[in-house]
Amino acid sequence: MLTKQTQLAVEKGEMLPLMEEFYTIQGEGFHTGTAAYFIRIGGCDVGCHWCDVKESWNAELHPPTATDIIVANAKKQADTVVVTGGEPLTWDMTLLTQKLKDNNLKVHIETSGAYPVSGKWDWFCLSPKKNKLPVADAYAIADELKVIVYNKHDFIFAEEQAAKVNPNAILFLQPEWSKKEEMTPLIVDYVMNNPKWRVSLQTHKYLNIP
Ligand SMILES: C[S@@+](CC[C@H](N)C(=O)[O-])C[C@H]1O[C@@H](n2cnc3c(N)ncnc32)[C@H](O)[C@@H]1O
Ligand SMILES: Nc1nc2[nH]cc(C(=O)O)c2c(=O)[nH]1
Ligand code: SF4
Ligand SMILES: [Mg+2]
Repeated sequence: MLTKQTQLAVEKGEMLPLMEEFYTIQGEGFHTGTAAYFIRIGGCDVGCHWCDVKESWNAELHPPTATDIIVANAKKQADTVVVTGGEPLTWDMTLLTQKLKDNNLKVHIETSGAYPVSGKWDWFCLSPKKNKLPVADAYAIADELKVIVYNKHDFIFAEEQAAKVNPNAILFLQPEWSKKEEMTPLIVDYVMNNPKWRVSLQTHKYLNIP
């Protein structure tokens, strides 16, 4: 059980349930191949059955950590930070993003967009999920739309989401990891027939890096 004081600090975003932080190469989407410091915040109740970080879901397993400490670690390492989870927008991201920016870091997010948008983002990667659709603000500010393809119906879902996102968002289809042998060829065909889309692969998994 958290003390009342810690609970309050988490509510204000002064502390966040930190699962892990690591310096690596962004493996997915528009910034693939570029160095970035990842901050993985615990807590998610979107419930994707194929989620590759289910250990992140229960926030209580991840220690509330002062945003000041998270920022101090990040600035030693990199000039770009990717905030992910879990679902980072479960929490108030205002303070974390403000402090990262005060330290001249570029701040990116990986999000399902299922919860209200907080924080200021230099790059907003929206990866919508069928079981909890994004809020309107998330569609409006997305720089990139990254739809995970687990089965053929996901191409229809992808087009529905593309119709809702702002017209400047860059569109990606990414194979769900366990279905990649089956889905990647379909994605390749789809992108050649519908060139407004691009292919995104989880390249960090091929590189055996975090
Ligand atoms: C683990 S999620 C965390 C951030 C946020 N909850 C979200 O879903 O966007 C990070 C990224 O990995 C993607 N992802 C999760 N599991 C995956 C899987 N099995 N195969 C491919 N992409 C996956 C998500 O769609 C998201 O773009
Ligand atoms: N290298 C690397 N790139 C990533 N891009 C998005 C990730 C995520 O889990 O949010 C991720 C990740 O876990 N590792
Ligand atoms: S929203 Fe993201 S973290 Fe949550 S279950 Fe889905 S893929 Fe996993
Ligand atoms: Mg990942």
